Amino acid sequence: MILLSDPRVAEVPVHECGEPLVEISSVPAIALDPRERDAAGTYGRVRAGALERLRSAAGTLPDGVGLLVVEGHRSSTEQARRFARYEDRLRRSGITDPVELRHRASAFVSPVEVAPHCAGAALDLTLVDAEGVELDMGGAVNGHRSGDERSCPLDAPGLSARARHNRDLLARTMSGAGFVNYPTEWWHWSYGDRYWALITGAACADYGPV
Ligand SMILES: C[C@@H](N)C(=O)N[C@H](C)C(=O)O
Repeated sequence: MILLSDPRVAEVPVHECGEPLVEISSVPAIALDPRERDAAGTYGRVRAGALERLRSAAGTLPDGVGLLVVEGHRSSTEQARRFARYEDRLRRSGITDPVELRHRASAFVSPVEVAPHCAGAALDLTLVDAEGVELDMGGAVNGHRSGDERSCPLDAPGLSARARHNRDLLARTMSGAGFVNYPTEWWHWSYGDRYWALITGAACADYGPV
């Protein structure tokens, strides 16, 4: 498994294409959840090309199932704050080696310089039914925050058949539209950033930090 702290991610060149960040709410078929809302509304935006792919992904879901986005773009300041906070949490649990700290932290928060959310390329999202109720995914979005790290990997063992079915549906839907998953987090998908380029074999990333 390649983590975001892997030096190969930072080595991927970025040929910034200049696409704007656009409002996810401009696509009525995609729901936006306010739990990560920030004052500037950054969380509700993503690159135009990524939103187009998300729109097409939503169109392939079975009737009565939709996408619920929890977070899109994130500022570099906020990313750095979250990374430092998570490293602190790990430090308090007894990890002191800086290399180990960075490696372990990057399982759940990206180092700022390669962060897919800061490039407007990443979406934290889940599936909902026709009433907007979240489907059983076998664990919450950002479940690591409440200490449930076991259920976070896309391929976490021990899920119920229903949760496995729902994760597989999300994975087929997002992969089919060109996104790649961060394997430690079933809810995190990105398109066009450095991690995406490394995993897909693209020569460069289209989106750098914005
Ligand atoms: C913490 C989670 N919501 C998240 O965004 N994780 C990835 C790895 C990130 O920080 O880019």
